[in-house]
Amino acid sequence: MSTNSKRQAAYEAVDKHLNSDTRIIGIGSGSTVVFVVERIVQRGNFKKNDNSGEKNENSDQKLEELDLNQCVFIPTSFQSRLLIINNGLNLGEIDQYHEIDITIDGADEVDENLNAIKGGGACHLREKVVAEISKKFIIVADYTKRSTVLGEKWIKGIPIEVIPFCYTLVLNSLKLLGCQNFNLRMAKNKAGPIITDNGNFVVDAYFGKLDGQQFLGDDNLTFINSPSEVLKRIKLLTGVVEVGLFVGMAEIAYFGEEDGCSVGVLKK
Ligand SMILES: O=C[C@H](O)[C@H](O)[C@H](O)COP(=O)(O)O
Repeated sequence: MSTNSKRQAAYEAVDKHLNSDTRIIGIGSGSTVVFVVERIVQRGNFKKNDNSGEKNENSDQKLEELDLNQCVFIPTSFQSRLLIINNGLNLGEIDQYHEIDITIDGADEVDENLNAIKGGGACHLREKVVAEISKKFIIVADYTKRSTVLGEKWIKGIPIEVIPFCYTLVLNSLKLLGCQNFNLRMAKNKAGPIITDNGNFVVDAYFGKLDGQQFLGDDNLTFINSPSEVLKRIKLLTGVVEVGLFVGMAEIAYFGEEDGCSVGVLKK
């Protein structure tokens, strides 16, 4: 994983999809999205110093200037809210808009059908709300996130946001679904579980590779472990608020390659 790979993917997405007509922009969460905002500011009509020290591959291209005073940026987390504010961009709130022009976000793993696992940073609830009302939902990531089937690379488990007092119920229900490997996500530098921006807990549940094979539950009932089926099963559990499986939502993904210069594209 490299910073340059993330930066290249982010720059490519901004350069390909943001133009002078783009107005309402969703800003995802995580380390890759930092470069999305960096590029937006570079292309904007108010200039901040670019401290990246990196030469951008696209810097010679003639790109339309973005009129940032006319744009509103919708955050998907406290982190992305700060990113928007600290870069002097106009902050909007999710509930002010019923439609967003475009959202660019990171991912923890993306399969060949553009399904994604998200929530490594516990932001997947707001990320999903913003993605769902976006006309275009675009993923940016480095090459390590690209896989054939979900669960091949991200083996920490599918992030599940749960209501705090329901977490033991959810853990038991996951066991009944046949999941053998699940954990309440614990905080670092704080005793106890992590608390999401929405005041909830996160459980990470690994269902193996989501390759469409039969999955046997503890109750001897089987189901097909495709991303959509696993999403439905988990979402139906009492106490679950949102699942970090984004099925059929992204229309294109940019992956910064290992060389730190080239960018792979996956689209529908
Ligand atoms: O909850 C966090 C988000 O889903 C992130 O977009 C995801 O974890 C990817 O983050 P990063 O760009 O740091 O790999």
